Formats: sequence, C-alpha cells, structure tokens
Amino acid sequence: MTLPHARVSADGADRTFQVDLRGLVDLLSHHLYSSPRVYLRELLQNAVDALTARHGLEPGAPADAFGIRVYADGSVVRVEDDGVGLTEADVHTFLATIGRSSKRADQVAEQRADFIGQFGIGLLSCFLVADEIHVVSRSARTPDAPAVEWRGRGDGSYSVRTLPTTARPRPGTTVTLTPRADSAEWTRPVHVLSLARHFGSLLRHPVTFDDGTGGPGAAVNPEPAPWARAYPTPGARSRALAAYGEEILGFTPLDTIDLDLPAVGLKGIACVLPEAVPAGRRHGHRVHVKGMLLSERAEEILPEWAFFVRCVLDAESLRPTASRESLYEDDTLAAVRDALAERLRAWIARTAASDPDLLGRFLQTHHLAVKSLAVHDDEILRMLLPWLPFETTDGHATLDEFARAHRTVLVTASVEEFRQVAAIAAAAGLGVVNGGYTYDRELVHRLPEIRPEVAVADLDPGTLTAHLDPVDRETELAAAAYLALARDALAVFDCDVALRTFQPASAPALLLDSREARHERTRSQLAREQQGGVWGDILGHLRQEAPRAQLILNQLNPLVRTAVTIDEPELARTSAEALYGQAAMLSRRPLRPAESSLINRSFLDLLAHALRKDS
Ligand SMILES: Nc1ncnc2c1ncn2[C@@H]1O[C@H](COP(=O)(O)OP(=O)(O)OP(=O)(O)O)[C@@H](O)[C@H]1O
Repeated sequence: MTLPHARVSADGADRTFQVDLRGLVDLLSHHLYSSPRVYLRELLQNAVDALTARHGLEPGAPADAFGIRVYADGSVVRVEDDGVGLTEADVHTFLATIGRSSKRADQVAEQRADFIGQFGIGLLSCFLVADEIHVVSRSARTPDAPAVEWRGRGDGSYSVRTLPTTARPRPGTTVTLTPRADSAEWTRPVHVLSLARHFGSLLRHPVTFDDGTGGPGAAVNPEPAPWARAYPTPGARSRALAAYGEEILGFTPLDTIDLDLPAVGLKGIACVLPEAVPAGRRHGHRVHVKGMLLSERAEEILPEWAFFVRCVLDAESLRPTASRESLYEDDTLAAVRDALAERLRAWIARTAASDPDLLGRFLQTHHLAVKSLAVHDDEILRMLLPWLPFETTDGHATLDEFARAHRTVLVTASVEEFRQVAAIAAAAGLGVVNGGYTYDRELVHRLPEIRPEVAVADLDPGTLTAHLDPVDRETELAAAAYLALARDALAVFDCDVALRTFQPASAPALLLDSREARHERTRSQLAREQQGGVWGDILGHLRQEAPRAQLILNQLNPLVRTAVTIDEPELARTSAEALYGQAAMLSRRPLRPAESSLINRSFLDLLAHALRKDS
C-alpha cells in the first residue's frame, strides 16, 4: 500500500512510479483470480504460512499447539492465527508494500519452499470483498515488541499505530474485514464456513469456525486427510479412499490408486474414471499445497496419456503461480509428473498381473488411452497388447483370442478397407483386424514382439483376390454382354467389372478400391479439367499408375445370376449401377456426389421398372 517516496538526484528530478491501488485490485480481480471467494483462501494461506514460521521458531511445539480461528457473523469476517506475527517495522515493510513478501526475503531463502505465498500480493484480494483491511498483530520473534494495528484502505492509504500489550497478549495475527454490501455472497457466515472447508479441509493445523451465535463452533478440518489416517485393514483403507474420491470428485471410481512421493512430500489418490472419455481430454486434478486447496483444475500434474484418472493430491514442495490456481512449470513439477506417471504404470502392471477381472473392466472402458500409451511405452505394450480389444473379422476380440484362432493376422490400412472385405475375408477363413483406427495398425504389427509364433501382415488386394475363384469359361461367356454393359456404365468411376465366385453367397458384389487409387483418379480428373493451365501441367506431371477400382460380382449370389441374364440393356445398366452403389455404401466411405446421384437414379429407375412390371 506504500506509494514510494520521490527521490531527487543531483542532476534533476528522479521520480519513482506511483501505483493506483484501485486499478491494481481491478486488474487482479478480473485477470488473476477466478472469483472474489479467493480472499478467504489468501487469508488462510497467510495464516498457515505464519504458523509454519512460528513452528520454525519453536520446533519443539506440538503440531496442534497453534491454530487458526475463522469468525463470520454477517457483519465482519475475521481470520485469527497463532502464527509468527509482525512488528511495526514488519508491517511497514511487508504488509504495506505491495509486491514485498517476508517469504522470499534473502535470509529465509532456504526456507522459501516452506511457505505457500511468495509474491506479496495475496492480501490485496481482500479488497475484492471489503474496502478496508484491519490487522492486529503481535510478533513471536520479538516478544517484547508491542502489538501493532494496521488499517489498509482500497484507495491506497494506510495507518499504523502501536497498541498496549494487553490488546493482544499472545503472538499471532488477526485480520478483520468489514464486507461491502455487494459481497454478501462470499461473506455470509454459512458461505464463509463452506469456503473455509473448501479451501482448508486438508490443512494440517487445527482450523475452527465460529458464527458468533454462541454455539460450539465448527471444526473446518476435523480429520487428517484420508490417506493419512490409520485403517484396520488394507481393504478398509481402499474403501475409505474410494468413498473420499467419490465425495470429492462426484463419480464412483473403477479403482483408487494410492499416490505417495516422499521426495516432494506428496500424497493422494488417483481415481480411475468409470466411463470412457474422449482421448486427449485432460482433466482437472485437485491439487493442495501444504494442505491448502490450490486448484481444482490443475492439468499439468499428469502427462496427457493419463486421461483415464482424476487425482486429489497434497504436496509440500510444488510452487503455485501468483493466481494460486495453477502450478509453476519447473523441474520439480516435471519430476513429479514423471513419478506420478510411473505410479500409474505400476498400477496397470499390478492389475494385469493380479486382477484380470478389474483389468478387463479397465480395458473395456479405457482401451483408447492404453493404446495411446502402448505406442510409446514398450513395457505397457508387452503387458497389455494381448488384452487390448480390436475390431476383427471375428467381431470385437482381444489380440490374444484372435491370434489363437488365426496364426496369420492380417490388418487393413483403413476402416473403409475393412468394411469392404470383412464379410468376404471371414467367409474365406482369413483373420483380418481393422487397422484403420488411430494406433491400431501400428499396435497389431507389434504383436510378434510378444507372440513370436504369430505372423502379422498387411492385407493386400492380392491376398483377397486369391480367394475369389474364377468362374468357368461357359459362365464367363454367357455373362460377357452384361459385363461389357456394366463396364461401360461404370467407366465414369474408373471402375472395372469382373465375375467371380466367393463366399458368402449372400454378398452380391465386392468393391475393391483403395484410398490412394481414389486420390489418383481425382487428381487425373482435375488434370483433365484444368488442361493447359499451370495447375493442370503440375497435376499431369504428378500422374502415377494407380490401380483401377474393381467391382467383383459374385456368381454364387442369386441376384447376380439373374442380373447377368437381363437382355434389356437399360435395365442391365441400371442393375450394374445399383450393384456398384450398394458395394460402395457397404464400405461406409464418404460417397462422391456422382456416386450419390448414381445411387439415387438407379434406385428410382429400379422402382419405376418394378411398378411398370406390376401394373
Ligand atoms: N497472518 C499473517 N501473519 C504474519 N504475517 C502476515 C500475515 N498475513 C500477511 N503477512 C505478511 O504480509 C506479507 C504480504 O502478504 P501477502 O498475502 O500480500 O503476500 P505473500 O503471502 O507474501 O505472497 P503471495 O502474494 O504469494 O500470497 C507476507 O509476506 C507476510 O510477511
């Protein structure tokens, strides 16, 4: 709150900046803090830091010797602590100087990590709910110093006076706010209690609340954190942690993972989400520092692949940013992130080894997360690849089940390819995995690293066509006229037509086409349209020999057997177009406008034909 004095140098006026406190508070409230409610967090945090400093002075004092008392009766909010307190000089230096903090003064540099605050601006958040901050304090470091009273006002002015020792017989600090009318939402007794519980439920010092009605007062943090309590059995412990996770995070975890990193004094739990979440969606984790709730949305504490858990944790030595709502990205945070990732991996390994039922439920829900992890993590790959579910020609199956039925596992390059060939490949006894989804093809190809007896190969058109048997010469000849008509009708799609026999007999036609071939055809078509222009030349130069698409008609199918005998040319054409349209739709790839209109036209033509026949 101090506006520094102007200094005059020998060669002219050398002035120092003036600070408009109102502007500064406005800046903090709109850009730093998420809500005015943070004033209580800042007051609690200052009280906690003061208690930490007091314990530093009196290391022999029992943990609960010093505490924090919160009071709110509707007209004032007060936070009182038995902390280290302040002398008059401290008040001028720290309370009244914005940006100055006792917690990063040189002499306590080595202890800086002991405190939550460090920026020297937290107290300003009180101006979000009150116009004046009233502090009465007595120093524990200088016990014979008198008590001191400080009043800081939102307009930037402040006053200090010393008080008789009797005004505050014991060391500590009391901060009192008289809330503005517009901040009742954050300062009513019931709200103050719930805010105190929200921010302070895991604080390690006793915190009580009093609403001034003469009642017994309420404990803000009656019990230690659930992971710090003693339980009769490991089962009771894990049930209690799961119940806590559910209460705090609002879902019943699939499992609860105990987290403990002694090096940074971190303890907590990771709750495995019971439902799948879109890959890459990062969750907010609840992070406490020295018991104080810092953030409910800290994402940076876990790596991206860990989107299947949400954590509640409390750490000693993570550094909050000035807003307190996220963590400072430093080496400690990076090391914590790595160590927590390791704990999650270890949980997966343990579950894989000892609880197949839980593993099954976990993979059913989170296989995408695990796949993204397995791609980069050999250990997870080794442990889990056989148990991961894939879409196959035998339905959804784990790779292990699938590889037991098929010594050679074929894998498609796209979902579309899989849709085209699945039924035919299955009927031919080929085992094909849909490799079109993210990670799937890459992962299936790594199966032989774990199951060396299994061979994995990409499904190429040759493998499949080997299972499409040629028809006899007579049948071929009988169908020749129809095939010629069909080729002509489908020439616009650069599609050849052939007659084969293949299983299942219920499939009338198979469209063999690949994405590359389709791209090549689009490119050549563009080149033709742009002929003569620079763009056309470039496209022309890029020309590659792409295989044409092939519509394979199935001679075993009754519809096809009838179609090839149609002697009405228009109807024969329409039937060929309809067979092409049906096979293209079966692949579920996006249809080109020309294909959509072909399907539409052939459907209407066939309908008209059927109606004509009936009338
Ligand atoms: N309850 C308290 N007991 C003793 N000293 C206090 C108390 N509250 C504030 N102070 C003193 O006032 C200084 C400024 O407090 P303020 O909350 O503005 O910043 P900070 O806690 O140091 O850092 P941050 O901005 O990160 O919170 C503190 O460094 C501390 O010296």
